[in-house]
Amino acid sequence: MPKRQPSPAPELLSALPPGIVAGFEAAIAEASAFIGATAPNPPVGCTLLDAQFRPLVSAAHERAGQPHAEANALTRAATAGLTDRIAHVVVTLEPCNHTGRTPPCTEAILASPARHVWIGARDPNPRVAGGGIERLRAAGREVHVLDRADGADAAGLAAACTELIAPFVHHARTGRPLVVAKVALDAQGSMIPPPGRRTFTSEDSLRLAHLLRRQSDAILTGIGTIEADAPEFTVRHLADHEDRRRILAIVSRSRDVPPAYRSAATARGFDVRRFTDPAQAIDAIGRAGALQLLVEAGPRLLAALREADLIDRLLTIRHDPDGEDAITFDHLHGS
Ligand SMILES: NC(=O)C1=CN([C@@H]2O[C@H](COP(=O)(O)OP(=O)(O)OC[C@H]3O[C@@H](n4cnc5c(N)ncnc54)[C@H](OP(=O)(O)O)[C@@H]3O)[C@@H](O)[C@H]2O)C=CC1
Ligand SMILES: Nc1c(N[C@@H]2O[C@H](COP(=O)(O)O)[C@@H](O)[C@H]2O)[nH]c(=O)[nH]c1=O
Ligand SMILES: [Zn+2]
Repeated sequence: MPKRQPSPAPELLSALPPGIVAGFEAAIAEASAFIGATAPNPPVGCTLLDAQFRPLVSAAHERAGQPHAEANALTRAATAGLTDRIAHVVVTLEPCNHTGRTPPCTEAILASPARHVWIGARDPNPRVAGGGIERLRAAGREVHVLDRADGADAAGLAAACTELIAPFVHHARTGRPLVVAKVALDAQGSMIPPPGRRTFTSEDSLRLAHLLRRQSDAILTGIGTIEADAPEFTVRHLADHEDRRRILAIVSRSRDVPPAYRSAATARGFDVRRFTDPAQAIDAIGRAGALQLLVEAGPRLLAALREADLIDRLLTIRHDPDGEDAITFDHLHGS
């Protein structure tokens, strides 16, 4: 009997090439910069590598109607004279195989010298669902969809790529935006700021809150918060996307939005809408194509939303005047 060779550990057998891991990390970083800018499309990133797994270019999908990440990366490579060196396409989402606002990315990839396509997450869009992968395989390209079986790196990257499209997947399934509520609590557990203030959390916490605003397509609040604070709801503690307009939905059964507040908020880039029912507000925001809705409401509307089970994710910031604020992020629904 031939002597059995010792078999390597399974994770070594299937581990991703380090260049592919780095390619995914760059693609995820590119896509992350455009979270909140692409609705109703998801954010997507793409890296092109040469045959030795060296990075050539990375790019993202920046806005609906503009080129997809793969097309942007291929154009960037062409501009830099790198097209002939392309061997691997690394992309956070399955390439599209249909003509939507832009031509199919599968055809753009097939027109390039790439032989290998590495995909972070499958597209749940019924017009794509598996079609992009099939088209590329049918044309003889080697397509690799990240899988837990590829080892710990791949599992982490797949999770990050899936998280990038979480609001898009939620919207595709329900027609509603992913509802993320942010709650700031002081050391006594109260949401009410001290007199003369609108916020009380730390600079780091405010940056996180403004990052959530940047990543959201709409904000939902109650008339009580408008009357108490006249909040700006702008992204100021970090840079916002260029020329970004968002829906500002204000819920009240009894009061109109004060005209001066409405016109100032419109001038700040908001499409101000009043609703008498929070569930109807969420549905209307979904119909407008918003993928993520940030709730920045006071205790009364927040309680109503929780009671009606309308919150998907809850960010709680507990202010600590003597140290770092404590942050928790709970997924109340889904993954
Ligand atoms: N710490 C934090 O994270 C935050 C704190 N705040 C603070 O909260 C305070 C304001 O609190 P609050 O008055 O509770 O503000 P809200 O933003 O919760 O607004 C309350 C109003 O929302 C409307 N509303 C609530 N539930 C419903 C429902 N089910 N259907 C329709 N309308 C509804 C009601 O208007 P109507 O009566 O007309 O129906 C209600 O009076 C401010 O001091 C502000 O600074 C605000 C946001 C975040
Ligand atoms: N108090 C509180 C928050 N509250 C929310 O922020 C609004 C003020 O936003 P702006 O006018 O843009 O500065 C306020 O009306 C309420 O909606 N947010 C936080 O991150 N931390 C805080 O301590
Ligand atoms: Zn595409």
